[in-house]
Amino acid sequence: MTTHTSRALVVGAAIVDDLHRPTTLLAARRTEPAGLAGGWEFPGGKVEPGEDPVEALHREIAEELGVEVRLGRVVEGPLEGSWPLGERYAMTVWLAVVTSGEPEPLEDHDELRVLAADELYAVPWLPADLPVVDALAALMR
Ligand SMILES: Nc1nc2c([nH]c(=O)n2[C@H]2C[C@H](O)[C@@H](COP(=O)(O)OP(=O)(O)OP(=O)(O)O)O2)c(=O)[nH]1
Repeated sequence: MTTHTSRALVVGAAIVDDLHRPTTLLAARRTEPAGLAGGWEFPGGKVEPGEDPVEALHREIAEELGVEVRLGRVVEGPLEGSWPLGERYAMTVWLAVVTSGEPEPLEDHDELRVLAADELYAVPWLPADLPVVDALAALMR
């Protein structure tokens, strides 16, 4: 059996307009690697050894988008709150709002889109992200 602890942890931000009543979601288009390029995802990345997951997320968001965020609640997935990404990774996703700066695709992405609730599926999400988008869609209803 594959367990949560056998997977490397990835952290992601569901950047919304309002932590309590979200009506929009930021999606980012990956540039690498070739197999994932062009797919849309949650900004974020791998937690480094010894790094706190929340600190890792703030670091990744600053590097990738050049902004500071405030985190809200975790978008609960099926693996101890996280979401499976294939066999090797599990991703914990937090709701987040931007508190400083304007998101730009500085690193790892070449385009950002702010999707309204009725456009959540307008971009080709990485396949593993679709269940997370479903959970966010339910939150926005
Ligand atoms: N960041 C992120 N990664 C995702 C998502 N969905 C998904 O399948 N992945 C996959 C892609 C990668 O295989 C893995 C996360 O790696 P990453 O490439 O974002 O991590 P990183 O920025 O720390 O990368 P690196 O330093 O190792 O290059 O999870 C998502 O929504 N956000």
